Amino acid sequence: MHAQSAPALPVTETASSGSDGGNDGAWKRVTSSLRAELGEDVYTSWFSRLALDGVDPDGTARLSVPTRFLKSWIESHYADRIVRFFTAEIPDVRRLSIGVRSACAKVAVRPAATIVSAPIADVLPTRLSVAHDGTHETGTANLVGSPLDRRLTFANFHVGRSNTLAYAAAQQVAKAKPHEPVRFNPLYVHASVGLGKTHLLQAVGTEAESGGRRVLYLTAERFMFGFVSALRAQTALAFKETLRGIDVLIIDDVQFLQGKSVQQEFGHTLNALIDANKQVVIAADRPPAELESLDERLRSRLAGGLSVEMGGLDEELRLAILKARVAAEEARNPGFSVPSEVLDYVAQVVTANGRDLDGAINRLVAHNTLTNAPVTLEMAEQTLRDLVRTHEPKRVKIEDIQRIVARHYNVSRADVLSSRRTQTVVRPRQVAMYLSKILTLRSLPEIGRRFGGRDHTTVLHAVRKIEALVAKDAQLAEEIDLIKRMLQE
Ligand SMILES: Nc1ncnc2c1ncn2[C@@H]1O[C@H](COP(=O)(O)OP(=O)(O)OP(=O)(O)O)[C@@H](O)[C@H]1O
Repeated sequence: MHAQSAPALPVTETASSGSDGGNDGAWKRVTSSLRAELGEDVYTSWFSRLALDGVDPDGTARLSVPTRFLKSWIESHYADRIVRFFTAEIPDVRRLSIGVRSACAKVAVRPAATIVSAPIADVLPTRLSVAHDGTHETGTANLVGSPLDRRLTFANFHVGRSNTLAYAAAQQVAKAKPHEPVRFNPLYVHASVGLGKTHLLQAVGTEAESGGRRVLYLTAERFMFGFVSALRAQTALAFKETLRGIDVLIIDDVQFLQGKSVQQEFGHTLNALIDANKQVVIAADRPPAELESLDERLRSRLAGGLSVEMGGLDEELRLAILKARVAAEEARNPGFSVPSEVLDYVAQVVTANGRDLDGAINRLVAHNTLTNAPVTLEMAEQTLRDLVRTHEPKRVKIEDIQRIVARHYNVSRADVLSSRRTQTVVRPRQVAMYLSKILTLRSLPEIGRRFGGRDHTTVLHAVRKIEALVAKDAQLAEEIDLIKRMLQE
C-alpha cells in the first residue's frame, strides 16, 4: 500500500513514548474529530494506538503506531483527513510522518531520546522452513513468519487475577509434546490494548519451538500480505503439504484481518490445521462474537476452542511488572535507581495498561540520564503527569441508558424495548442503542438482547445511523452529549 493522499509520508522507525506534552489539547481534539467522523468501531480499530510524538517546525506532525500494517493502512486511507483535522487545530501543520514504534521499546527500557531498533540477533525470524536440526524443508521455504522476540517469555510474564486463566491455557498449549492430542483449539485470547496479548503469544511461540515444535507466528499484517499470497502461489496439494509443516500457528491482532478473500484463506487455514490436530493460537482486542468484519462461520470456529479474556492489570500486577522493568534498567544503567515509594506511586497512578507502564519507566530513565536529576516522588509526579488518569469513567448500565433516553424523549422504557416502529420511538431506541455501544463494554448481540431480543445487525445499523446523523446534525450531537453527561455524572 502507498500513501497517495498525503504529501511526504516517510517510513520512520522510532521508539516513542507516545506523548507530546505541548500539543496534547490539539491532539485530543484531532482524535475526537476522527472519532466523531468515523464512528467508534472504525476509530477503535485503526486509531486507538495512534500516538502523537511531536510537531516539527517545518509543519510535520510526527505520529506513531505499533505496526507497519497500521502505518500503511492509516497512510493510505486516512492521512488526508488527519492532516485536515490537524490544520484546523494547528494551522502550521501541513503533512504527517507516521513512524512504527519499535517492538524492542516494549521491553528494553532505554532513554526516550535514544533511537532504538531491534538488534538482529535478538529478534530472530521464525522460519517455517527451518527444521529443528537447522536444515531447510522444501515446499515451505516461501512462508516466513513474523519475528519472535525471545525476550517476551513466560518467565517474565507476570501473573495476577486478571490473566491467570489465559496464562495457564497458554502454558498448557505451549508445553504440549509434538504428537500429543490438542486440547484447546483454537486458543483465543482477547484483551484490550497493551494488556499483554502479544507478550503471551510470543511466549507460546518461543516455548513451543524450544519443545521441538514448528511454529509459525504471524501478525495480521503478515498473514494478509505474506502468507495469503504465498498460499495462492501454490496448488491445493502444495498448500496441504505446507500446512503439514506447521505444528503451531499463532496469529496476533486478528481484528485487523480485512477482506473476503483473506477471510476465506484464513478460514481454510484454520479448518485444515484444526482438523489435522495442529495447535492454533489467536489474539484479538475483542471476543470472537464481536469480530464484526468476519463471517458468522469463522466467528463460531474461533469461539469453538477456548476463548479467554485478560482483564486490566491490577495494582499488584502493575507493581510486579514495574519492579522487573526497573531492576533490568538499574542493571543496565548503574546510575539509575528508583526508590520504592516512587514505584508504589507509579503502580497506583499509571493504571491504563502495560504499555503506559513501559512509557513511564522510559520517561524516568530519560529524565534521570539527560538531566542527572535523581528519581524522586516529585520528579515522577511532574514527569508522568499526562499518564495519570484522574478518575475512572463511571460504569454505565444499559437499563440506565434506556431510562434516561426514554425520559429525555418523553416515551416510556417499554416503548423503547417494544417492536413499535413509529418515528417517535425509533429515534430514542437508536440513540439508546448507540449510547449502549459507546458507553458500555457490552457486545452488539448482548445489546440486541437487552433491547427486546433484537438482532446484532439492528444494533449495528442504529449505531451507524446515529454516528452519521451526529456528524452532520449539531443539535442532535449536543443532545446526545447532554444525555451522555447525565449518564456519567
Ligand atoms: N502480565 C504482564 N507481565 C509482564 N509484562 C506485561 C504484562 N502485561 C503486559 N506487559 C507488558 O506491557 C507491554 C504491552 O503488552 P503487549 O504488547 O503484549 O500488549 P497487547 O495486548 O499485545 O497490546 P496491543 O493490543 O496494543 O497489541 C509489553 O511491554 C508487555 O511486555
